[in-house]
Amino acid sequence: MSVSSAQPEMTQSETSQSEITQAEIAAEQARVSTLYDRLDHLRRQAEEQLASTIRAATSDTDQGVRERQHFAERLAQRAAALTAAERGLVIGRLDTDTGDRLYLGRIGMADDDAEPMLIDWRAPVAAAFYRATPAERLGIRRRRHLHLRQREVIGIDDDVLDFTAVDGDGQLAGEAALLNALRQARTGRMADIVATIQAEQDKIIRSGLSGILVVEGGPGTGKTVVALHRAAYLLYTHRDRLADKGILVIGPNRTFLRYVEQVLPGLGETDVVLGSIGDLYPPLRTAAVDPPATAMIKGDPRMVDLVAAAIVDHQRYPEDGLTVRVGDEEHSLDADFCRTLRDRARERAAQLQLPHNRVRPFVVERLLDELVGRELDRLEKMIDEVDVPELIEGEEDLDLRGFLDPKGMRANLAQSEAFSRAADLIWPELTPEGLLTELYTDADFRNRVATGLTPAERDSLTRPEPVEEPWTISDVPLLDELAELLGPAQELLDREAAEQRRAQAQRDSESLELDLAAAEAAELALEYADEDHGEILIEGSEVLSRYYDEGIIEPLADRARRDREWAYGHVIVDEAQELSPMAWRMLARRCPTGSMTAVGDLAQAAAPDSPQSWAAALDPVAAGRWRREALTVSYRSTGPILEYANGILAAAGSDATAPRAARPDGDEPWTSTATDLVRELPERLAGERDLIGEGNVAVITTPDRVDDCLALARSAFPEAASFADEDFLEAPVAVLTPEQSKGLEFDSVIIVAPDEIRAAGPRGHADLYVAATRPTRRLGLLQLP
Ligand SMILES: Nc1ncnc2c1ncn2[C@@H]1O[C@H](COP(=O)(O)OP(=O)(O)OP(=O)(O)O)[C@@H](O)[C@H]1O
Repeated sequence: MSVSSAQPEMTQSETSQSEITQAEIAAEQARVSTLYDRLDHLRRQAEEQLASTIRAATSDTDQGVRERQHFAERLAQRAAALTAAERGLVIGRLDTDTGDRLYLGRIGMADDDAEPMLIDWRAPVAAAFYRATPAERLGIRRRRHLHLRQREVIGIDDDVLDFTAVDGDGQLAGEAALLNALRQARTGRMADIVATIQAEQDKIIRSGLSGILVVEGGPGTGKTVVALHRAAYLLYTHRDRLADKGILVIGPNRTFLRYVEQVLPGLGETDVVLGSIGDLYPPLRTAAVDPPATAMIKGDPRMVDLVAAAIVDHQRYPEDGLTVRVGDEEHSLDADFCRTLRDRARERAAQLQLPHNRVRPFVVERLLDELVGRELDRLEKMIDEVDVPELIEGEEDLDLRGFLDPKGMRANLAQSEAFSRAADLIWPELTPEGLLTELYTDADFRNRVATGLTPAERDSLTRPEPVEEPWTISDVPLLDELAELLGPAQELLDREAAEQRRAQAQRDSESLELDLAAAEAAELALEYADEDHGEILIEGSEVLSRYYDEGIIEPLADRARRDREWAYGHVIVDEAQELSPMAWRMLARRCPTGSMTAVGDLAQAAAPDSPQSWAAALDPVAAGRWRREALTVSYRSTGPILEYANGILAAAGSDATAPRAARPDGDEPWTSTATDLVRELPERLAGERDLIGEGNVAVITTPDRVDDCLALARSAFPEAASFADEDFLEAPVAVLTPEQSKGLEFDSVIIVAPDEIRAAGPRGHADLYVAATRPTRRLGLLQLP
């Protein structure tokens, strides 16, 4: 049974509102005010502690400085989390059978005697807030949602759970609060759902850390938002295991990542890197895509053998042997010698599991041994033949061997370009970029190494020259695979070592300046903290950036982002149905513990080679280590919209069905045939904007029609934006393709040329299904004659 206080925009429940008195709101206000006072106190304390830690970080040992920086970073995060908790600090209250009243919030707080005042939503006891139903009360008599506007209590929703006659089947927890949240106009940014998490979602959020958890569910079931809350939960519950490693969240593109980027900082969590597959080979960041047929081959598991073969192909030997000048003399090494050396190097690589470039020093040393040895033999022989007394009068005892300098000879030879070229003929230093370029541009090389591909498949790898942006998203897993097999090139290692020496020297000379900057930043932060007090709501991440901008603390996320080999504690993959087998392999390398959450919907998959099942996607990288959970209720779209979407699946003969709607009622989708799109689209857009009021409208159409539709939309709404525009997410009218609309949502959607979307390729119906499930309130189909 649900009871609501008098909020004009909320559903009126069947029970009389008068039961909730103003006195009760006043009592909650008193409690909430006390909790905000405590928040202010703790925040001030954290900022002061942080400021003094930073101030103290002078003239210490390296180890001491590092430890203090680490401590300062933790304190900065705590300050950020306390700041982020300002908005909607208290979520609600649980009244238990034993008479306790537990207040739940975005953050846990205790009083000076360590007595809990507010329980973090992620704490084990808070689970009952999300899971208790009248049928399964979990010791809870009443669940109360508190609605706050800034620090003021403006409403209360009560779920009375000990009302035994209520049937709990399909019960939505905190229904009034939930429906209120779902009816809100969209802002273009995903909001957190801490106050209204549903039981099936809570189970997923709190699922254990190990293995891969696959969360499947139809559009709008909360897969993305649940995955993000799971990240916050895991960082809270397994802080010891995740704190120094962080969590990687992979999304389909940058716009999507911008759409969700505020959720975790808003929950007080900053040790998270958001990126897409194109960002995982730093410093490269690419959003370029290949034609589908090429992307398919580049993502194919056969590429594993192909890239390995590309390396082996370079481990050659010159069939005529090789000749190298040492000093004044040329020495020849025959083919047998070269082949044996190459074979021994391969054996060494296999035995010691060394990447290719790490074996080059072995080859170089053996070549030097041989060449210097031969030259010494030659010189010694010459010395034996020379009659010294005859040569230099009075130096009868002189031994010319003493003038030989094998070390110097070796060093000179090692540095000579001719020697490097000779070593390259047997074991060249290779880079991932060089090797892939060769593969895409040299047909002979490709034919030698791509024996597992058909001629047409090989051709699809050809890259036209010259190229503006050489690397695509599908190249990134290949570059990464090659980087693993090759290891860093010596040149790169030397550069890195030099860089480190330079950085250390700079640190030493600048430490005084940094200390001064630190002290200033600390003072500044305290001043800000005073100003922010309650009134100005700032993001938690801003608190951190004050320190980061000064270079005093480097956030974990920044360190992780620029390190290709960073080992994350957990990886979350959104739109997981779109990942290629090669991309899965790369992600598995990023997460040695194998702890991942993959969320997706096979029915929404766009690629023709998308996996038929989760087993097909995951068994190759994690056989026996993945489990599955499902979400069944759509919180985005209304019943009539989902019914239309179901029709799309049924017409395509798909087994999948759209999820059940949390809001069964709503406007019926409209259909119209536009004989004059130039007139009709702007008119329809204006009509939708009037109907929805605050929110946003999207036009979704085929890639070919996007430009025309954008021009038409702009004729009525100059602020209309395309997917590439910076302000796309904030725009009141957006124009995009089904592919680009993945993961996003809008209050109203007009699909232009739905039949063309459906007819475009074997997965056209999936694109239409994605487009039709973007709206929260209204859907229109504008057919073209
Ligand atoms: N428990 C909840 N309370 C309030 N809002 C919710 C809840 N669960 C989901 N939502 C909202 O429903 C919408 C859809 O969620 P989300 O984008 O995570 O779904 P999805 O399953 O990832 O969808 P898609 O497959 O289409 O990308 C979001 O606006 C989200 O905030």
